[in-house]
Order: sequence, then C-alpha cells, then structure tokens
Amino acid sequence: MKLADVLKVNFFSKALVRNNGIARKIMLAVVLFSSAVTTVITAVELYLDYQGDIRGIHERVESIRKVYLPTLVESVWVLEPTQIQNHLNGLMNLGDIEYVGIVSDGKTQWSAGARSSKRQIETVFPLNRGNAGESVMIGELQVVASVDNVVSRLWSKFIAMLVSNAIKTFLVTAFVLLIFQALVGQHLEHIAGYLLQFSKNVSSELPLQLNRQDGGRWRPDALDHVANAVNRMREEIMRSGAELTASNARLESMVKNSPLAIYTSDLNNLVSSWNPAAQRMFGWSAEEAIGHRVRFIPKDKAEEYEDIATRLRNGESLNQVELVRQRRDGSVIHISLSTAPLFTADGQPDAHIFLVADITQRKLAEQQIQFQAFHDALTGLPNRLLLQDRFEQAKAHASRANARLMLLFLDLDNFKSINDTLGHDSGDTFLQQIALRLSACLRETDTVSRLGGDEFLILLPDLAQVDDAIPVLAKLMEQMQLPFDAAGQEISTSVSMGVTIFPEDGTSFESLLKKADMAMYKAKGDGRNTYRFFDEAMDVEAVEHQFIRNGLRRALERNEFVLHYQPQIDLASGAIIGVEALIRWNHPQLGMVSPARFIPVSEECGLIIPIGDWVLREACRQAVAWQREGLPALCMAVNLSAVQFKRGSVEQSVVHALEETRLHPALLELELTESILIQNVEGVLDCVKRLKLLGVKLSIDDFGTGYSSLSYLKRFDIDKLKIDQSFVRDLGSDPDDAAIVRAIIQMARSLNLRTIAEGVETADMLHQLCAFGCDEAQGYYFARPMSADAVASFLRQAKTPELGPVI
Ligand SMILES: Nc1nc2c(ncn2[C@@H]2O[C@H](COP(=O)(O)O[C@H]3[C@@H](O)[C@H](n4cnc5c(=O)[nH]c(N)nc54)O[C@@H]3COP(=O)(O)O)[C@@H](O)[C@H]2O)c(=O)[nH]1
Repeated sequence: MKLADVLKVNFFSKALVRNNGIARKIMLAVVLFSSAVTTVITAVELYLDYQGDIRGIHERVESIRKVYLPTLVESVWVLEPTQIQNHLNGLMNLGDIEYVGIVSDGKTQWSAGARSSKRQIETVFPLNRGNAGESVMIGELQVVASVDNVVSRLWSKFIAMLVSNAIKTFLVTAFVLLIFQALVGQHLEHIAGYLLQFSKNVSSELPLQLNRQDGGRWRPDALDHVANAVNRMREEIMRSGAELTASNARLESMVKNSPLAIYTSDLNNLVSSWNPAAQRMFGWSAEEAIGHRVRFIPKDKAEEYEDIATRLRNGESLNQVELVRQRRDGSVIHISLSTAPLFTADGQPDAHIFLVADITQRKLAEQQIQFQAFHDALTGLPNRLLLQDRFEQAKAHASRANARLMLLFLDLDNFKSINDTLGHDSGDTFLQQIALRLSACLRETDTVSRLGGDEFLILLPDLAQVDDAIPVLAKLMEQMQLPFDAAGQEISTSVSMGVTIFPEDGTSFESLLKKADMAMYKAKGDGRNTYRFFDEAMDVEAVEHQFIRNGLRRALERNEFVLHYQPQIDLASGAIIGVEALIRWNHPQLGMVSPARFIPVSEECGLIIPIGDWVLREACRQAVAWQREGLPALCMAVNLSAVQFKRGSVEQSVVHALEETRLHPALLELELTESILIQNVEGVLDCVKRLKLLGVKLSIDDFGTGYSSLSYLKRFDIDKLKIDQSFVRDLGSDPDDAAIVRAIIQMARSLNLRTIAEGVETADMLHQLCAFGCDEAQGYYFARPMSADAVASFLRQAKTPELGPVI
C-alpha cells in the first residue's frame, strides 16, 4: 500500500483507530506528550512575556522619575496648574499608565486618568525642591500602572498558542498513525491474518510473505524478524504436528489393537471411549457403551464396586486389582483392573482411564490348581492337606465344645491283587467306587480323603462320646464288603481300619495319623477285615518296626545277614536228608534278630526281593560247599515269600543261583506258603511249572493253616507237605490236632506226596508222627537251626538222637 492509498483511508476508520488499540495508544501518547511539551513551553513563554511586560511597566515608571520628575517639580513649585495638568496628561501617554496624581498637603491637587484595573502597580515619587540649600518636599507623585492589559495580552497569546499546538498535535498524530499503518500496522494485520489461516489449516499453508519490496537501506527490520520467526515457528509447528500426528496414530493403533480392554469414563461414570478389546471382552460395542454406564458389575459385587468407586473419587489409582465382572450375556469374567484419574490442563480430575486384562483362564487354572492342591485327582476326594485343614478347624471347635474327633485310617485288604488281576484302569474305577461308597456312608460334616494308593482317611468331627462312632465303623465295614462293579467285573473286598481319638490319643494331626496307621496295621495283623482302636502297645511295636525298617537296607550292604540251617530227618532211615535254610540278622546293636521280626517288615518295604535272592544264592553256595567238603549231598530247603512271587522274578533268581553255584536242581527245595498259590493263580502256576521244569522240588510250608485245598496241590505238582508246627506242638494233648495231622499225612499219601512235620521237640511227638506214617521230621528234638560249620560237625558226627527202630 502506498502512502497515497493510505491517505484515502479515513483516519478514524475502524481499521485505523476504533478497532486498533495500538493506533489509539500511539495517538493518545502523541497527544499527551505533545500537549505536555506544548503546555510547558507555552507556560515558560508566557511567563517570560509577562516578566518582560512588567519590567517594561517598571522601566516606564522609572523613566518618569528620570525624565519628567524635575520638570514637574518646577511646575509644582511655581504652581502652574495648566502646565502641571499637561505634564500629567503627557504621562498618561506612557503605555499601561492609567492614573497619575499629585498629592500635596494630604490632598490630591492634580490628577489624570483613573484607577480602573483589577491588577495595578503603584509607584509614589516624592517631589523635593531645593530651596536655600535645603531640600523641601512639596508633594508627591502617584503613578498607577495597569497590569490588566499585560494579562489580557498574555491570555490571548495563550489561546492562540493552544489552538496552533492542538492543530499541530493532531496533524502530527495523524501523520504518525499513517506512517505506522503504512510501515507496521498493515503488515501486522497481514501477519495476524496469516496466523489465523495457519491455525485453521496448518498443513496446507505456504510460508508467510510480507507485502513489501525486498531490500532497502534498513532491512532486515523488525518486521522481517517477525516474519522469519513466524516462518520458523510454522516449520516447527508443522514438524511437531507431523510428529504428533504420527504419535497419535501410533497411540490410536496401540489402543485399537491392544489385547487389554482400554476405556475411559467421565466423573459420572459415563463411558467416553471404548476400544475393540473392551468390546470383545465385555460384549458391548463402542456405540452401545460410549455415553452410557456399562452394567458389568455382578449384583453380589455391588459393595466391592462402591468401595472401588470411592477410592477413585478420592483420586487413588488402582494397580492390577483382580475382580469379577459380568459380560453383556451375563457370563462371568475374571479381570485384572488398573485405573488412574485423568486431569485437565489446569490439574482438575475430569475422567478415569481403565486398563483391563481378561484373567479368566488364569483364574480357572488357579482354581483348578487350587482344587488339585487340595483334592485327589482320581477320586475328587479331599486330599491329606485339606483333611488336615478340616481337622484343625474341627479340633478348635471340639476343644471349645469339649467334644471328640475320630480319625479312621482305611486300607483295602486286597487292592494289590485286584490291580494286578484286572489292570490299572479297572483298579482306578474300583477306587472311585470305593470313594463314592465311603462318602455315602458318612454325614456331610464328615470328611473322606484319599491319601494315595488304597489308603483312605476319614475324619468324624463333633462326637459327644466314642461309642457314637461305633455304628459308623460297623456300617463302613459292612458296606465295604458288599460287591463292587468295576468295568463289568464283580469285585469283593474288605478294609482294615485303624482308629484314633482326639484328644485321648493325641492332639496333633501328625501323631493321630501315625497312630491310626499303626492301629490299621494291627487290624491287618489281626486277620484283616476289621478295625482296631489305637492303644499304647502299638506305639512300641511301631517304633521297633521303624527301627528295623531303617536298618534293613544297610544290613544287606554290610553283610549283616547269615543263614542258619536246621536238619531234616528221614524217619524211615533216621538219616539227615536235608536242611532248611533260616535267615538271621546279626544286628550291630540288637544281636541276632529273628526273621519273624524283620521278614514281615522287609516284605512290606520290598527289601524281601534282594534279601530273598541273597538267601537263595547263599543257601545253594553252602550246599555245594558242604559237598565239596566231602559231606553227603543234602537237600537245601529255602523259604520263599509271597512278595517274591508278586514283585520279583523268582524263576530268574532260582536259575541264577543254580547257575552261579552249580547246585543240582534236585537238591533245592522251595518252600511255598499256601497263600502264594491262591494269588494270581495263573501267573504263579506258570512260574511254578517252569521251576518244576528246572528240576527243583516244591513243598508247602505251614500246611493246614491256610486253605488246604487239594485241587491246587495237584495242579502245582507239589512234592512235599510241611505240617505246621502248631498241630505238632499239641499232638499228644489235643486229639483234634492229632486227627488233623493224621488226616494230612493220609491225604498226602493218597496224592503221592511226602510229608514232613516241623517243630518236633519230643520223642513222644516223634513216635506219634512215625505211627501216623509221617515221612520226615524237623525240630529241636533233632537239632536247632545252626551255623554252617556247626551243621558240618553235626553231619560228621552223624549222630542222630535215638531214632529207634525207625518205622
Ligand atoms: N521268606 C523267608 N522266610 C524265612 C527265612 N528264614 C526264616 N524264615 C521264616 O521266618 C519265620 C521264623 O523263622 P525262625 O525264627 O527261623 O523259626 C524257624 C525255626 O527256628 C523254628 N523251629 C524249628 N524247630 C522248632 C521246634 O522244635 N520248636 C519251635 N518252637 N520252633 C522250631 O521254626 C521256624 C521254621 O519255620 P518254617 O519256615 O515254617 O519251617 C518262619 O516262618 C520262617 O519260615 C527266609 O530265608 N526267607
């Protein structure tokens, strides 16, 4: 815009002044400054003028003294009134003199003019005349000068100056404004317009160009600097804007693709944003959720929700709080919630952000793990941990109520053989049925748990007295004997049960459990299918049991076992035809320990397998050793445990022992118990057949105490029956025992089996046995079990005591 164009603009146009604060301020500043300066200068000028005018008056009055006074004095001396009056009139011509008068003798004698002005300067000159060398005062001259004219003149001058200065100020102001508008204002407006446009459309605006020619003497000037700064700012904003856009896009993508549900709500809990994961997690779409309160609080969680809402209102943040919510379809979802308040620019909370992870799977897994941690996987029954927990609760209650608790330790009597016979799957089904039946026998407040294998533990709480539980025990025993159906197979079983009572038998779970276990073993030992209450004697047995169990493995490693041998006599010839190998444990502290004490323990813990192998090898080795010493070949009888048949490989052990020692198989006799032959009949039968094929002999130990079935004697191809010493012991006194012994011998003869009587202690017994036709005998009457060396000596002496006219 050129100056000419600017001049076309009305000074007081909207653009220039009315809506232009800067212009107004410039105008005001120029006016005020100019006015102030003008006023000061004018005042000084007027003051100096005033001083000059007053000084002029005084000079004129002074000129009267010098010029007019001598003439006037002469005129007054000679009293020439006309001349005096002319003088006075002449004085009136002097400027600003408005009155002159001559006062003599106290009276104004002559005067000219009048005192009319408001402001006056009055001067009095004495009229002195020399006369005869003396100065005589003949009157005085009063001169009054008016100051009004001076003031009036100055006032006019002031007005003129004011007007001229006002015009000058106005013109200068207008000029300054025009110059400002031309040089600055229009460009500022242009910059303002540009920035306005830029703010509306940041990305598409070109750089700022000022509407003026480039170059010039004083360039670059402030406007160029402003324009450059605006352009730099534009670039910075565009760069930041691009970064912000990219960052926003990233953030939006993150929120959109986040596996976490992310949503925000205002302070009234109205949802303000809702990402796709929130839709997937809760079932409400963004359209349905935004602007509403999402109803995902289950009814029973209202209180918990209120608590959280209060904490949020108080500005708290929550970090990974685990909660239960419900989806749109009402299904339950477990979530981990983190939330924090959001703030406005001035720091006021105005919303909340929520980050939610779906932890349903994890929670279910945790519940599953929790369940598994406290339950038995096969039967679903509580496990030992849970039972212990319930025991502790019941104990606390019983202590307060002075009541009793009962702990029952159940063990199935024949589960091992059921498992072996029917297979593990059927065994598992069977255990599940046991669990169901046990649970059905009990109250809701009782707890049945499975310890593992075929062991169950039952807690009966709140018993007023022990007798109250007797019907429960009887019912359990009875129910367990009813047949079970496992995978289409009917199975019969029974249980042995040990019972302990709180507080009589102990107060801690561990001690009651241990004692119940002992009582259960006692029940087993007493023939199974029964229950036993714990008593202190069991405790002693159990301690010893544990002591022996702990020492058994070490005994094998340290060669603490030895074999003793008891001779077996042929009653027809009186010759020693064999020995029975009987194991002993040479215990470092207990001395020689009887097999009756440790064999059952070794059977229980499985160590009977390596021990049995050792016995076989050692017995065979000794038999060969005696032969090598030149002693007669003896038949070596070795006891086999049922456990060796069940868990070990008897056949392999026998083969190894025979191969290793080169003992003739016909000189090895294996003593089996009846119980071995009735378990897993087919398996044992095969094994026994193979053993027979090897050429070894088989005898049935303790015959008469078990099933005494004739059929298996035929099937298993048994060679000899060993009549149990319990019948032999009272042979002379108990006719029943005598009848049994005779019947066994007769039956054996009819089956072509040999018989041997064990526990023969007296000659009477021997004679009676001979009379019944018994083939062989063994007992203290002939010899006690003895060491290998003692047997050798015994054989060498070949001294069989009083066999008499043996048969
Ligand atoms: N599986 C294995 N069992 C074994 C082994 N060695 C022994 N045993 C079994 O231990 C039980 C106890 O045996 P033990 O203390 O050796 O008693 C035997 C004899 O000492 C005893 N006996 C012999 N004659 C008499 C007698 O006149 N009176 C009397 N009171 N006792 C006598 O009898 C036991 C022999 O019994 P048995 O085996 O039935 O012939 C015992 O059951 C042994 O079987 C082993 O190595 N493995």
